[in-house]
Amino acid sequence: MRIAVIGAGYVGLVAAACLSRSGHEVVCIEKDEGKLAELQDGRLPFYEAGLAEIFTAGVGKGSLHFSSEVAACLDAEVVMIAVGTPARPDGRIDLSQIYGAVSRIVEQARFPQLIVMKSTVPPGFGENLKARLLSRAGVPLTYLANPEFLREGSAVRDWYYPDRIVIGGDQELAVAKLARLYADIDAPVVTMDVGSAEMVKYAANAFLATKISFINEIANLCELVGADILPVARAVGMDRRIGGEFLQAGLGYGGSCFPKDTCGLDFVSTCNGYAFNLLKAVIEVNNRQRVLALRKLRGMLGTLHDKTVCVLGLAFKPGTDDIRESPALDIINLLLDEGVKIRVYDPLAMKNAQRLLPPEVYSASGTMAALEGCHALLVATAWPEFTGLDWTAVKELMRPPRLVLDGRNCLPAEEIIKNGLVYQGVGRPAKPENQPGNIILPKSDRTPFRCQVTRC
Ligand SMILES: NC(=O)c1ccc[n+]([C@@H]2O[C@H](COP(=O)([O-])OP(=O)(O)OC[C@H]3O[C@@H](n4cnc5c(N)ncnc54)[C@H](O)[C@@H]3O)[C@@H](O)[C@H]2O)c1
Ligand SMILES: O=c1ccn([C@@H]2O[C@H](COP(=O)(O)OP(=O)(O)O[C@H]3O[C@H](CO)[C@@H](O)[C@H](O)[C@H]3O)[C@@H](O)[C@H]2O)c(=O)[nH]1
Repeated sequence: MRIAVIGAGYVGLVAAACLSRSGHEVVCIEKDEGKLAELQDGRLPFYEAGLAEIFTAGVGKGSLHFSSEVAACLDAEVVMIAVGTPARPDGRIDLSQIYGAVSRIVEQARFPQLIVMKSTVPPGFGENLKARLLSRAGVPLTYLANPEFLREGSAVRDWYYPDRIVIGGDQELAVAKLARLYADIDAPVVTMDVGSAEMVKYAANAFLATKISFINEIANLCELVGADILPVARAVGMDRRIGGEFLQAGLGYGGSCFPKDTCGLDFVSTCNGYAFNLLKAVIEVNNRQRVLALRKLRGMLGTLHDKTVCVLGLAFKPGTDDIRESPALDIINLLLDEGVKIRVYDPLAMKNAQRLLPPEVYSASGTMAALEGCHALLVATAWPEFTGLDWTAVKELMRPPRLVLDGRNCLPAEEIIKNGLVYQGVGRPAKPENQPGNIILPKSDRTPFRCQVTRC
């Protein structure tokens, strides 16, 4: 099939490359000149495991092309929209990239096409787009919702092994045609109306975010009662009705999806006169989790002013160079406000982070270099290379009190303590000889947080 994909981001580029590997003729349209130049030069604009090989093969055999012109998709049977839908500061979803792309298609369409929405859009949006924009085209354009569930870091794997493929649409033939596009993927295809498909995407992300905030609440309580979140989460997750995934306590969720999609769904609820209280609490708990890390550092270091803190891990999760809504960056900004000197390192995300971090943040060339002279270490991303550090060497490099705040519960606590450092995880029991004690939030930090999605 001839396929066009609009937007060469994490979703669009993975879709384009994988579809070209499945034997389709794919053109990927990207309006960002810098990204396009890289792609046309045979380079990927971001890191994603396994993507480079598929991309290079597609370009090599001539089935994967790149263009800046929406006109390049005119002879495609299927046009997939995979442009960004970031959040505005008030949580509202910014749909301007979609309108930009779809308006051009409507203006230029010459023969009937399937318009497939892979971007995450609010429930109700597709029907609206059909009625107000697609109907203006001179030829029939059939709209299908086809939300994407891949995760960054495992996007290629997730493309080939999804739990399900969701297609929303009211025209059977069109739905069947899109389902055929995924014929080589062994996953159930679930069909429904457009609005329901749009809701599946938000509901799935909101539920996963809820699991994370829930386990973070339990972790915070564990600290207060002296329980350990690791066996607690493991045993709770062994109940098949609950499931063991997304029960890792830590600094809270980040990334380009959960923060914006939870706030987006909350906004949709409010617009419909419904107070989605559970979701509001999920967002609030997530925001508070970052502040808790700051309070722990303050509680353990005495005063933060003039202290040096090493932050290891800047990406919003391991396996990606994406720093959008990264908890690490939020915490760094909170620490800078308190006069802390910061040294950072991330195996993949240094270049992206340097574009956002203020110049006073020291970017180290490696883990050990970042640790030099630091009073405290905060591990904000669970990169495997941080877990196997030589803790004797770390102790030599750091200055007292040599606090290790394990924001992802990914470090060997016993070994760290044995080497004479002070260890504190999230929801881990406080050992009197090693810990300065648990931190109880003062009233001022228990007030509700607003939606803080500002850097999408
Ligand atoms: N990132 C993920 O893991 C993920 C997973 C599932 C769903 N989603 C959803 O998919 C959508 C895309 O996410 P992403 O992370 O790939 O976004 P992204 O910001 O990485 O990429 C979007 C790309 O679209 C390009 N673009 C915008 N308007 C264009 C136009 N008119 N013509 C050509 N190119 C255009 C942008 O320049 C950008 O490169 C969002 O709605 C997101 O919520 C993302
Ligand atoms: O137990 C957990 C699991 C995840 N996280 C954090 O949650 C965030 C998101 O992680 P993950 O879901 O793995 O990454 P994303 O690439 O953002 O993927 C999510 O968002 C995508 C965009 O909508 C969806 O397609 C995916 O299904 C959904 O998992 C990261 O900051 C993680 O550190 C936790 O704190 N604890």
